[in-house]
Amino acid sequence: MQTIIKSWFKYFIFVGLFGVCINLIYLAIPVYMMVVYDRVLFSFSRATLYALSVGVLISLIGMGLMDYLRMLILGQAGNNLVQKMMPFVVKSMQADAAGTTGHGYNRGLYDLELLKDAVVHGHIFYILDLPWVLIYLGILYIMHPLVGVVAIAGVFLVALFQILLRKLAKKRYMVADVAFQANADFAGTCLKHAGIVSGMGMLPDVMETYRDRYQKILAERSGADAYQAFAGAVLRLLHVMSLAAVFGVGAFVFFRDEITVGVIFASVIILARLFYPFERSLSDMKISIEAMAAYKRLKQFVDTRKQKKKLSLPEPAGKFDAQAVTLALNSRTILHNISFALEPGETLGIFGPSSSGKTSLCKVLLGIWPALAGKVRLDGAEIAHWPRDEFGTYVGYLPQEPELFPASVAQNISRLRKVDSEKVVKAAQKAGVHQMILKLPQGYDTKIDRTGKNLAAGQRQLISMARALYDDPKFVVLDEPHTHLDELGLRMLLVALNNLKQEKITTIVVTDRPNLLVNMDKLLVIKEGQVAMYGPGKEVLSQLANKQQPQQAAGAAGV
Ligand SMILES: Nc1ncnc2c1ncn2[C@@H]1O[C@H](COP(=O)(O)OP(=O)(O)OP(=O)(O)O)[C@@H](O)[C@H]1O
Repeated sequence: MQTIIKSWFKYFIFVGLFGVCINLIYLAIPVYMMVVYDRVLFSFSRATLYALSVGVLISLIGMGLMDYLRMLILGQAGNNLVQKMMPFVVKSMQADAAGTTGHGYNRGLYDLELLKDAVVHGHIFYILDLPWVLIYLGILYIMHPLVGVVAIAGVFLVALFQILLRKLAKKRYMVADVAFQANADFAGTCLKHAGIVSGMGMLPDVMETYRDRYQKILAERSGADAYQAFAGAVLRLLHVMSLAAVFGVGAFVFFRDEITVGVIFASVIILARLFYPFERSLSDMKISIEAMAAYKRLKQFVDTRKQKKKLSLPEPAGKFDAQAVTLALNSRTILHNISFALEPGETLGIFGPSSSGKTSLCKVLLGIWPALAGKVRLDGAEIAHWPRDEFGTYVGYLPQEPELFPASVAQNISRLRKVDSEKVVKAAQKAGVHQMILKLPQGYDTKIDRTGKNLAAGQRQLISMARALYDDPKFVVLDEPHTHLDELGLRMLLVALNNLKQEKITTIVVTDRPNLLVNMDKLLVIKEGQVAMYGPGKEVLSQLANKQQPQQAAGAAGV
């Protein structure tokens, strides 16, 4: 993150230089005041007055132009920031969501937008104007020490109040922000489960929860707004008081013949500019606090290190093995020493009681979750050594909950890559779902809506199956592919599994369906994260049958 900010420093320098020019040009106004009120008025030279006025007008137009250019540069800086950061943000959010210990950081893109807006609209660039406060104070002091002291006192009090109140407001804005995010997540979950909410009449309670939480957010925000309003009132009061004091002190030293009228007017003009960064910082208080918090979150969660490109490996044949795989989640060991080996084209059926670790094992086998110990290899190469994207193209995965993306059926099957019709149809045929897709309202062009609910769960599962088989993967993992299927769906699944076998694609299927398990080359039974049985399919099934017979006999005898 810091490296990106550093590479972005050139914009900072340009904006700073424009700031210097703008502030220097601004000094033309006090100079104009001094010359007009101390000289021109007494010389009665209209020509000089016109010339000076035109000169100062041109300078001010130049200043406006520079301000405009400064905003254009800021716009470019913001776009550049987004372009550079976006891939890292998306990658980190995905990694966080897929990982075992996700932080639930789902607002990366929103944070990036916040930061960009703060840059583009110059919200944080008043900081660059702050050094000018010291320069202006110095100029005022040179004009007359007493005027300088009045200005220093005014600025000191304004700065003190602002720092203090900003600190208090920040605390409350941050509490409100965290609560707002939690509430937005809650609302999102309620929308996702809208059927449960309306089906069981939970809406009033959902509303109540939402309203309660929102009241607390509003209380925090109102508190922060009150601090901001108070800081604003103090600023305006001190600003006016400083102006009046400069006029008063100016008149006092004028009597002592130590200052001219022109210098008094010039001092007042400079004093007005002196308060500008404080006014900006106050009006931008909320957005700058939020942008700073967004920056901190991005720094914490987004990994901007360039990954060393891994060496490409030859296309695998599909030999797959797991050796003493152990997995821990939240310091709890979920899988213990799981081992098996598959030759290219072999099929493995995994089954076991609920929560025994089958889905977790699938995730480790696919490299989604890293194993605590042990090795998982595809064609002899550890999966961690494969370039991730390349590995993905050789792999097919049907997760337990088959989620589709809001895109067409064809785009979903082609894994959101550019649609290759031939490959899409081939994958659908392999999965045995081509005919089912043709019967959809727009066939392969049918759009999946945001929730994916315009298709039945079984249809989603079958389309996910076609996605897993897209582009001839060498190794396929199917996690409970039968869950949402009816009799017809199950027949399609059997066709798909048969096709995989014919094409010698190494396949792992998590299932408890005997008609699916019976054709597997090997079977692995997991209990409490450990291998309970493993071996050729027929052997494991007959061992199981032998074990169950005495139990059934005992059961029948009422033992
Ligand atoms: N992200 C996670 N963080 C912490 N623990 C988890 C996580 N995912 C799963 N677990 C735990 O790991 C254990 C195994 O879960 P897993 O989903 O792998 O079992 P399973 O055999 O696939 O279950 P089922 O057949 O019900 O789908 C469970 O105790 C579960 O609570």
